[in-house]
Amino acid sequence: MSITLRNVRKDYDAQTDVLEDISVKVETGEFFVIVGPSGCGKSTLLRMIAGLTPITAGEVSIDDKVVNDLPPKARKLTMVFQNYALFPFMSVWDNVAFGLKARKMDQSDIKQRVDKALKMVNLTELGKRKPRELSGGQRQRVALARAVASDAKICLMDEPLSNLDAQLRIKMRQEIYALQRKLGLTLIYVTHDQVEAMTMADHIMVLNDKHVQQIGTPSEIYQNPANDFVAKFFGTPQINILSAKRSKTDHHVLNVSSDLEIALDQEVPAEDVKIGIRPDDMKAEAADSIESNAVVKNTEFLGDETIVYATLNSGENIHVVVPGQVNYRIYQPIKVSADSNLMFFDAKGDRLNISKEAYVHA
Ligand SMILES: Nc1ncnc2c1ncn2[C@@H]1O[C@H](COP(=O)(O)OP(=O)(O)OP(=O)(O)O)[C@@H](O)[C@H]1O
Repeated sequence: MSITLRNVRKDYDAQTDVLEDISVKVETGEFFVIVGPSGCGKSTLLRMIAGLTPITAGEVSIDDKVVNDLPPKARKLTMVFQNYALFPFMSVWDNVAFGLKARKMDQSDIKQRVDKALKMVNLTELGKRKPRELSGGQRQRVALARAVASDAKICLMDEPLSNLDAQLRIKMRQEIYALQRKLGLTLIYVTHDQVEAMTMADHIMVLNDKHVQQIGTPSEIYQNPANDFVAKFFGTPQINILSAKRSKTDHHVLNVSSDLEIALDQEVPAEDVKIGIRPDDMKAEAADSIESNAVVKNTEFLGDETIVYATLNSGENIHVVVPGQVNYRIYQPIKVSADSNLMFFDAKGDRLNISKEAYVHA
């Protein structure tokens, strides 16, 4: 089942819009991830799709049928929340069966579905336990089993892994992904974790400042960010964004600082430009003070690579990922350079249409 939002808006009170003009189509069987910083309206959007929060304007459709006025139950979807929402005094089995009993489903049908769902999440042995007798990951799987048992074709998940430790998150991520594929669910998954978004999504929607910033596949979002916000949101360590000015004498040249100059074979379309360079697309090498254009501030050795934090002579901070281990001293002069994958943004942060082939050197 597909989900379509058309110009959806939400305000909780007359003065403040939380979301404006949200339009997107989530296709049947798609793993669709919504990401954005805290408070940008991710949960609000999910709750509007579920019917738990009314929309202020616009249209929500499921399989091309407008559902604005349908109550949550009639939308035939399931939700998995961050806090699992299990009933503490019920067994695992009864927790999974609860929604089906509420729908007055036939006893034997309920048994079959609950047993199958528990098997799918590897919890068959623990059906009699109470939620407090389970680990965090097991509780999370009960919540998942509930979604599986319901047989709904749409599942909405709101930060379902945020309470788990790093190792368990990775394992559960794989389990959710496998379940989604196996059941052909249309899954909308809210997270503020860029790694979760990158590893699981067919498509990602980036939300910020009330608006959709970009919708695309993980590689589109990473390689072709629509603006500097999206560029900064994905990638660790974060992309470098440097301010540059178009040369007054030659409109094909951008000056990042007196030492870093980029020549383009097309005219720079704006006077003030921001340049995005991912830290692993840069090079850093030791240099004497005449050749150098930066000094080292700090280094972090991560095992297979080192992050070099430096300050350009122009005063801007920059970080560069270099392979292996380097032993730079603090204040050591270095020469940093970049010759591939530069991204250009205007002063507002919107991507400028300058092709990757256009620049000659940096
Ligand atoms: N019931 C409500 N009444 C008034 N304002 C609300 C209500 N629920 C949420 N908000 C506000 O709407 C904005 C969006 O909240 P929402 O919970 O959707 O954000 P989020 O992106 O899910 O955040 P987080 O990642 O921190 O969970 C916030 O500024 C929040 O304070």
